[in-house]
Amino acid sequence: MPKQNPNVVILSTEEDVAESLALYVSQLSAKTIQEKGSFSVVLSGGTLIQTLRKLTLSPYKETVNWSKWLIFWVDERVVPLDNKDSNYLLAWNGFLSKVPIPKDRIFPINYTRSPQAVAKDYEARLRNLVERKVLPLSPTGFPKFDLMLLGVGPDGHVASLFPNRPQRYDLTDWVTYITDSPKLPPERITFTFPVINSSVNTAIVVTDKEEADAVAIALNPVKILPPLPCGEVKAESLTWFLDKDAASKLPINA
Ligand SMILES: O=C1O[C@H](COP(=O)(O)O)[C@@H](O)[C@H](O)[C@H]1O
Repeated sequence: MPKQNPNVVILSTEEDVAESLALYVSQLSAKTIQEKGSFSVVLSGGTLIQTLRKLTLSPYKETVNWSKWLIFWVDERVVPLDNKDSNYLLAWNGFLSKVPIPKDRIFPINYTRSPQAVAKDYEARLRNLVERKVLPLSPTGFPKFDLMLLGVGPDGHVASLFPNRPQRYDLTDWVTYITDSPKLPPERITFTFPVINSSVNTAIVVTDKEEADAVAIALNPVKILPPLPCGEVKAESLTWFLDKDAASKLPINA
């Protein structure tokens, strides 16, 4: 059941956020693997990957049970996996190549030229994992991941769900596509909100002044309409990790 109020962790520097995030993820990994034997993690692109760097170092590199992790992407650019804009390539270079997660437990997109085909294929693969009981289903019929790691753009987007695009209102698909993303590259696939909001745990990680307005709007109990996508994220346990730049427009810091 999604909780109403998120936990908000505000730390001085990006370095402190990276430390705190590594501890949070490693503890969640240990707890989840003990309870259910695996740990499904959904990655974003962007600055998040750099902020995950401490997990690839001691003590986490040696102590985390990487063999039980499953890796997915909340959004991906429709480009070949070796293209500089690929979220997979970003994650591979900055994180996945440095820890021993088995290759067959990492689920990047199957690239084809058509964003619609890529989205359909990714959703079909998720459905197959649900059928094989690798991923559980939420009571509302969407796959339930153990941890979703999200970033936020200056316009308040999460995943590739943007303020002025209809994909953010899709309540039916698991994975959809966009061909006119306001942030380049224009062709992307993205999890929809029902999937994002079925997650057990979600961390929204923001470490930049550029996103301070979006953070303040999303965390303001007085809601503007329509809300920013980042303000629509829910989870059984939702935690915002902010450095002081990202938190600089919150009322408490004003
Ligand atoms: O385009 C994207 O942007 C968001 C935010 O990125 P950031 O660099 O501002 O952290 C990212 O979360 C998403 O995965 C990516 O495709």
